[in-house]
This record gives sequence, C-alpha cells and structure tokens, in this order.
Amino acid sequence: MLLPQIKQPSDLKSMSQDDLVLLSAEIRQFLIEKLSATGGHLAPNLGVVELTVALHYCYNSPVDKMIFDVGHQAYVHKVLTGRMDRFDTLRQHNGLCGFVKRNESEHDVWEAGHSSTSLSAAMGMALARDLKGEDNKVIPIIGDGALTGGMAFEALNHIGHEQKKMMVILNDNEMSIAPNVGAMHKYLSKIRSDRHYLKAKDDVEGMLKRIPAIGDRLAKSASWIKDSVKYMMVPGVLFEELGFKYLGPIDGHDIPKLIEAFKQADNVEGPVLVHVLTTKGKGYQPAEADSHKWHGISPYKIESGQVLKAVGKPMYTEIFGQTLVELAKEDKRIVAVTPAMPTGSGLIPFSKEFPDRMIDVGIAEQHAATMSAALAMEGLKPIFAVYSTFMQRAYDQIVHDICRHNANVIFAIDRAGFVGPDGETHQGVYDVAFMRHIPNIVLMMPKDENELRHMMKTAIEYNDGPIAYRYPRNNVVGVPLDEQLVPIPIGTWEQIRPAEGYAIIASGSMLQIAEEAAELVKREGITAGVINARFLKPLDEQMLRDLAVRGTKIIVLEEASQAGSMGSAVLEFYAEQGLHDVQVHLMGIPDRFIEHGSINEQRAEVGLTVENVSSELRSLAAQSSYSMSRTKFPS
Ligand SMILES: Cc1ncc(C[n+]2csc(CCOP(=O)(O)OP(=O)(O)O)c2C)c(N)n1
Ligand SMILES: CC(=O)[C@@H](O)[C@H](O)COP(=O)(O)O
Ligand SMILES: [Mg+2]
Repeated sequence: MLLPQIKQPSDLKSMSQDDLVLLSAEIRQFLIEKLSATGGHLAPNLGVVELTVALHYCYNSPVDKMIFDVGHQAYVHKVLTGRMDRFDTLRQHNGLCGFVKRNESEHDVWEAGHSSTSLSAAMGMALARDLKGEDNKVIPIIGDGALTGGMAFEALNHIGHEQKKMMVILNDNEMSIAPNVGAMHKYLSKIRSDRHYLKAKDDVEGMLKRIPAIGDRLAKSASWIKDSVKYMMVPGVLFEELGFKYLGPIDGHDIPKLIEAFKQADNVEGPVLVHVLTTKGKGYQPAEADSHKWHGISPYKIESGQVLKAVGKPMYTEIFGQTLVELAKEDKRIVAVTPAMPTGSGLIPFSKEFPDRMIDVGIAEQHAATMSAALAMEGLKPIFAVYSTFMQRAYDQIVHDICRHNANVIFAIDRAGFVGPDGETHQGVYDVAFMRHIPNIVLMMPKDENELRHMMKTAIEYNDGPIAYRYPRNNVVGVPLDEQLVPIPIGTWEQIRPAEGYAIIASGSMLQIAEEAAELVKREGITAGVINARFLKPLDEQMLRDLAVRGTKIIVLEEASQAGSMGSAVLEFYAEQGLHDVQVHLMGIPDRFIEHGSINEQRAEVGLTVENVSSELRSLAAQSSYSMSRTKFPS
C-alpha cells in the first residue's frame, strides 16, 4: 500500500508515474469506503483523483497556490496533505470540513463553498506575487459548472488583460450538479466531442503558418482566413482570444499526460488554461452512472450503491415542488427560474410537467434575479427558486432590478436557517436581514408545510410587488395539508398561545421550540404566549401594539442573524412608536460564522433550544416577581 506512506505532498516526489497510478487507485478506494459511512461530495472528488495527484506531484504546495473553486472537490487534496485520518469526521461537528479550510492546513490557501471565486482569487495572488517579486505558481482549479458563474467571466477578462502568469485548470466533466447548461458548456462539449480537432489541430496550425504574407491587402485576407479557419478548427480559441494559451483537451485520468501538459504550461509566460476532461464519479459505477444523484450523497452501501437515507417525512423542498406544479396547472403565468439547482430546489417535477416554463440559467444568481424582474414586468409570475446562501450573490439585483421596479417576482428561498453539514459558507441566515430593509418587499416564513402551501398561494395572488417565502433544509412538521389554498392577509401574525405577561414571537422552525418551552414553564406557573410571526415584513403592528399596551415581556426567537432580522425590526418598531418601556429579548444567531455539524448541534451552539428559551422565560418571570416585590403599592 502506498497511501499510508503519504504524510505530506512532498512524499509524492520520489514516486514513479506508475506508483502515482497505483496511489490514485488506493485514494479512490479510500474515498469510496470513507464516504459510504459519512456521506459527502463523492462524485466530484472521484473525478479529480489523478488530477490532484498530478498537481501535488508537479508542484510545491503551499508555496505554489492551489485554489479549488467551490472547494467541494478537495477531499483528495486533503488526503495528500496529511488529513487522511480525519475522514471519519467529515462534515461533522468539530470534524473535517467538507470544503477547503485554512484553519485545517497551510495547504488550504483559499476557502470557498460558493462557486466561481477561484479565478478572482488567483488574480489577486498572482498580482501580489509579482508585486512582492516572488515566483510561485498560481493554480486555480475550476469546474465547467463554476465557469458559468458571472464572477468567472469577470476574472477571465481581467486575467487575459493583465497577462499575469498562472495555470488555470478547467476541470470539465460536463456536469454542474445537474447536467451543465449554457453556451460555454456547448462550446466545451464541442471541443470535447470533436476528436478531429486533436488530429487536425497541428496540421491546421502548421498550414496557417505557411501561408505567406502576400502584400498588405492579401495579407489582411490571409490573416482573416487564418482566423476563420482557426475559429473552426482549433479548440480553445475562445480562451486564446481572451489572452490565454489554451492547452487541451487532456485526459484528466491519465497521469503521464497531465504531467506532460503541466510541463508545457510551465513554459508559458502569461496565463494558460489547461482544459482537462474528467468523468464525475470516476471509478465507482453507481456514481459514474448517475453523477447528478452522487454529487452530494448520504451514507450508502458500497456493494449495491443503495443510499441509507432515513425514510421519514418529506423535506419542505418536496412540498414546495409539488405545490408549485399544482399552482402552475391553474396559472400559465408561472415560470420557474433556478441558478443551477433544479434538483436541490425541488423543481424536477415542475420541469417534467412544464419543460418550457423551467429556466435553468447555470450558476448565475445575479442574472437569474434581473431576468426574473423582466419576466414579471412582462406579465409572467416568475418563481425565483434559490438557496438563501446563494441568493446573497444577487443582493444588488434584488434592490436595483426587482424591488425598485416593484416587480412581481416571487422568491422561493430554500435552505433558510442552519443547513447542517455544509456549514458556514452555506448557512441561510442572512436573507432576513438583507431583504427586510429593502422597500417594497414582503417576506414570509411558514410554521409548517401546510402554511407554506398557503403562502405559495398568497404569493401568486399578490400583485403589489416582490414577495418571498423562506423555508428550511428540514423535514416537514407532519401536519395535514389543506386541499383548498387560501391567501393569508398580508402582515398578519397568528396567536398560537394567548400572551399573559410573556410572549415568544417566533418564526418558522422556531415555533416548535417556542411551544415546547411555553409548555415546559407552564407547569411552573409561567404562562407564556406564542405568536407565529409568519410575516417578517411587514410586521403585525397591531399585535405588537397590543402586547405593549398589556406590558407583555417579549422574546423574539428566530433562526436568522440576530443583527438586522425580525428581532431588530421589532425593536425598531417600538422605538419608532415611542414605546420605550416594552421589554424585548432577542434570541437569534450571534455575530459569528457557525461551522459544519448537524442542524441541532448548530442550534445548540447558539442557544436556540427549548432549554434556553425556557430559562429565558424563567429569568423574565423572576425579574417580574422581583420588581413586583420591590414595588411599594399603597396600603
Ligand atoms: C454561488 C453558488 N451557486 C450554487 C452553488 C451550488 N453548487 C455547488 S457545486 C455546483 C456545481 C459545480 O459544478 P462544477 O464547477 O463543474 O464542479 P463539479 O461538481 O462538476 O466538479 C453548484 C451549482 C454554489 N456552490 N455556489
Ligand atoms: C457544494 C454545494 O454548494 C452544493 O452541492 C450544496 O452542498 C448542496 O446543498 P444541499 O445538499 O443542501 O442541496
Ligand atoms: Mg463539472
């Protein structure tokens, strides 16, 4: 076995290329075995085994900077950089992060989680290198999916202009999470599929060089002919026109060929793009056969490929997807917009039923948002289905193109709140704060799946501007579903338990915690009300006034950043109304990033638990009895 000998990347240097091939096989087997117990991003990592081995063989991490785009495909890098023995803890609380993580290793020079940042990071590192007079290599590794992200194009444009030396590895496996989309994808597929490029490329380039310059007039047409023939025949010309030397396509599972290509690239002065063809899920039949499903997978049985996912209640995502099909059958204006997350957003049923009304724009949240505004302004009902965390990419488009235009865009914000194993880069905890302060937006969050369905109906019937509903990466509560969907009056909260002295104003999944806490302290003589704050904007101002008039002590409980979310809105309301005596306690997510683990562990880490809410109620009650005892009532 070669793998146990690898404690650091330099241990590869003494190995023969045959050994590297054997080592790759051992790494592949290691990943298949480890992830069968932990789950994780199996298919992306199986696709980059040889690529990562060859990179660490040829280059000197961390001096040479390997920058993994998204970072979900860095398990092999982690194996080779001394973290093999931590894979049993992958994506678990205090365990190995599923993405590149600087506090794990000096070899992790750039963190991600969100797509399409590697080229910009590479540009920064190359500029810094040259300004410091250093000569290390800068090597961004970007997938064909990540290349559809707008940031990648911004960076390509700048890199081509600056002509800084770097080697961009384009890992082309024809897949995003789902099959990749877009004109760039088609272009890459053309290069990938037309093998004649490879054999004709040298002939064509040789011929072009032999066309003599015949006088100025003809010389121009000669160079025009060269360019047009080059456009037709030479692969990667798009990149070459952007100022990159294009090398490829290279078989990304052939270590000798990869090493040869890297040597060629090292001799290029400016930026070079090495186009590497890989198979997502390579070497494990179930993952190769369905790399979409095996992009991110739960624990499984190796022999059969049977996924061991607990059979239980559906996710909110599934209810969203089903309900959207119901609504779209009644309303032809409904179109679904997804930035490369059709499956994760539950839109596969919709795409099967209404293929013409399903728009996957690739990893392009900004484009998706602005395009949705235009769809709405043309009288359609665009459902912008997006994960909370990825929607952060489109903040300006939400302000500038959707809300300012008061466009009837419907946001279906999935993964709202803690997301568990993906950790800090994927937590959906900022959208309340960054959306509620934008004029014209209505923001909802359901207490259960039945209310989500009514909110979806509410959004369709609402024609006064943008409206959003956010729901968690969770299983549903398990309540009966009403057949008849009825719009909810905008800005109305629901009193679940009458407020006497104390009230918990809670949103979404926090309602269950609020009710359990209220029930727990009730046995101790503390009667706490529970209010379903199903509208995060606008607030139910009448209910807030009533609570103030009755001198109710309030806890605002939300699985969102405490700064700027609903709790802040309640405080602002009372301040604006001059109701300065109202006692409001905020229980939300503190001002720090919460790392990977289970959702319950993340909630416990920040105190969003029944125990904590109960003890908060007890201390409020103790204060009241203390201040009561101190009050000198007239005898
Ligand atoms: C801004 C953003 N949007 C969406 C995602 C979700 N996402 C994670 S990986 C991925 C596909 C990446 O495809 P590619 O770069 O080709 O890598 P592969 O998995 O094929 O190796 C997507 C869409 C993300 N991480 N970041
Ligand atoms: C790497 C990435 O960003 C996606 O694969 C993400 O991990 C999907 O998240 P869900 O598992 O919540 O769909
Ligand atoms: Mg890909």
